[in-house]
Amino acid sequence: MSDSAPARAILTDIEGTTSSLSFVKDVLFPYARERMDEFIREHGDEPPVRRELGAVSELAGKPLSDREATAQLLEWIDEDRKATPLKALQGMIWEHGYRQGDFKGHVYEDAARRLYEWADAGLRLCVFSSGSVQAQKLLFGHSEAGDLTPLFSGWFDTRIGAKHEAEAYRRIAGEIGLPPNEILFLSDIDRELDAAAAAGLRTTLLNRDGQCAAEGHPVATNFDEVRP
Ligand SMILES: CSCCC(=O)C(=O)COP(=O)(O)O
Ligand SMILES: [Mg+2]
Repeated sequence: MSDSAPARAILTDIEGTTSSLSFVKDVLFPYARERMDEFIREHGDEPPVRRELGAVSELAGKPLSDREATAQLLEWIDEDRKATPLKALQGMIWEHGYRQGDFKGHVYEDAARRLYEWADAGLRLCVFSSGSVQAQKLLFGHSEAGDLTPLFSGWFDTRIGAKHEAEAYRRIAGEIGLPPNEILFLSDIDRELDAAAAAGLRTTLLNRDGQCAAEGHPVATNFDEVRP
């Protein structure tokens, strides 16, 4: 299949691609940061939370008390570390926010409209974000454009691998069940696009604010300019 042959699936990043950087950095991240300590004190004994706290200790390379784990998590938030247990815990905290109506998931108008059109045209739509699968479903399920979750048939987070490693994209192609060159990956980050291309996926850089640079990838400023 040449680069100009149509893709059969689209794999999309969230932050900076379907959704604004500012929604993630100025709304979601501070919301979880402010509530992390209280959340761990109130829910630290529940098995799903306990499991993630154990994973924090593992990543830190030593056993941590809940207090130390909280401090570690806050440090990772400040560094924007894509640590899998941090992402899982953030998702659990955001669930309260979405359910209480504290915020709705931001999705660009062009992204929501094109996702509907691509799904209608028979394209398979999947998400690959550093945010946990729970967080992905919450964002698209409580979006400003309504519940977009029925449009998607695959959800992938860092449990399948880091977004800057080609192996993650090979595994995703295997899970989707299509040859890599029939999958188009959309992202605003050049390292992610390079890794996807190394695994044989087609790529397009979303350069929404004109600030991104990624040599060797087609560029679109919004989803209307994406050519599946
Ligand atoms: C699923 S919404 C929260 C996104 C997030 O936590 C994050 O770190 C952004 O990751 P992305 O891979 O979507 O750029
Ligand atoms: Mg991104």
